[in-house]
Amino acid sequence: MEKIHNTLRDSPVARWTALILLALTMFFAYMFIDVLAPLSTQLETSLKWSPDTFGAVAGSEYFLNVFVAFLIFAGIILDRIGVRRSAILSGILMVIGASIKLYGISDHFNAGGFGYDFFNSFWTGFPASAKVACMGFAIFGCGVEMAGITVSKGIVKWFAGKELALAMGLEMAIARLGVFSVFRLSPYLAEQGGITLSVGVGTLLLLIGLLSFSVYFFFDKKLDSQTDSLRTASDPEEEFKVSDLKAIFTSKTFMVVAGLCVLFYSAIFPFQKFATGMLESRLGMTTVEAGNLFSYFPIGAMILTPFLGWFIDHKGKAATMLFAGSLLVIICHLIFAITPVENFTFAVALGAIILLGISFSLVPAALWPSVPKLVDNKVLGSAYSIIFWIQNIGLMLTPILIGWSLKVSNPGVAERILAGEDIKYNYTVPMLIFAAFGVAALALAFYLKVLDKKKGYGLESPNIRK
Ligand SMILES: NCCCC[C@H](NC(=O)[C@@H](N)CCCCN)C(=O)O
Repeated sequence: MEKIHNTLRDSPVARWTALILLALTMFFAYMFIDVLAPLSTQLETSLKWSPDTFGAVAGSEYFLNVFVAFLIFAGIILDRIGVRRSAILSGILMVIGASIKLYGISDHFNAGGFGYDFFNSFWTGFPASAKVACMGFAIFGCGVEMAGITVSKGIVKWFAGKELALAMGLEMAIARLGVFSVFRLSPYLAEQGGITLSVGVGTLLLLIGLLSFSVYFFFDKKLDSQTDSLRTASDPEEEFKVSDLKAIFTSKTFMVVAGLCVLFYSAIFPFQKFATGMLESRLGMTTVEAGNLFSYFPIGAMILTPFLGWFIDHKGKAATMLFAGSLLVIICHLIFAITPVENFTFAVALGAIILLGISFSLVPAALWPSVPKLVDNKVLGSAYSIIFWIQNIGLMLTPILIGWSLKVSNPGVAERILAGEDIKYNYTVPMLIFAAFGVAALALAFYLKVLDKKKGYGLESPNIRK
């Protein structure tokens, strides 16, 4: 009887293969997100992208997701059409967006190719190449975030009641490896064949990612047909209705998790953009030295996240980990903000970066596998999409807030740097703002623990029940 009831998800080989297929695409997707990040200097000289232009292109990733609320639609689409179709759709969006971005920065376009005259005819302070790159990156952003929620729902589909947190931790570790790899590969490729080669290779890898999602399609289809045949007439699959979303928006616990997510991630991803500058300023390092020091951060998170995932699967304690992770992010940012100059040594900075790496493992490892404990499976895609949407708003606005605070807390410094003076920004105020995000996240993590105890969501319980 046991055997008859087995489905593909009961086979470790099949479910881990499904995970690798999903994670491989996210590996390439995270590479593409940061493919231009290490090339700001080349972009300034070859395409005349000022730091403002560079920042605008980087931020355009979130534009359609936030303002057109594409992410919310993506969640509804995912819950309606299912994981495999949503995966293909998101993969296609990523490839289309990346190809447009590639065209925008290509020599062909910038030498007056198709559309150049049009894009060069308005808002001339912003290069035509950057306008097209923004358009492409915004479409890619829709694809990558839709892929993110699809992969999360896919992992729950294959691993619920099994190694769920370990699988999510591994998927995130593989994605972080993508970020690390592109920071090494992209400058090398740009040196060999220019920026177009870097972005071209990134686009090609996304095509391989789409292929990987296509292979996953057949695994998912097989699993669904097995699950359907096991389902009895008295136990039909629940249909998703848009009105079901009301239950998500009115769930206090869900909103606490979404708030914790936006606050925590706003203290991490935007900080990554300012960390090199802050370390240069505080330790008097060169950009390369500061970049090398900070590169320990994603590596640490990459190694630790799967282990913490394994711990949650077997021992639980996810809510406690969210609390501990939020506490560490405060300590780390306060070290950067208020350690006196004479005490802020290389070792202190390295220690703080390691703490941040631990924090960036604790929270993601605990947060994403906890969502299925709070909402019904039929609205899981929408639940992830609402969290991502709220998070994207924070990720878009925080760099603007931090950039502004850096400017107003350092009056006249930008002008003096432009005039050739060798002076540095003081990062105290921006770092205190990052720490404040951590304090608010900690308060929500504490409240979540209280709610979990009161309502019994099982956030502290292991995922695998013996
Ligand atoms: N299966 C886990 C999915 C979430 C991983 C999480 N990613 C995000 O939250 C994205 N919405 C934002 C990525 C922004 C990249 N610049 C993560 O921890 O990476």
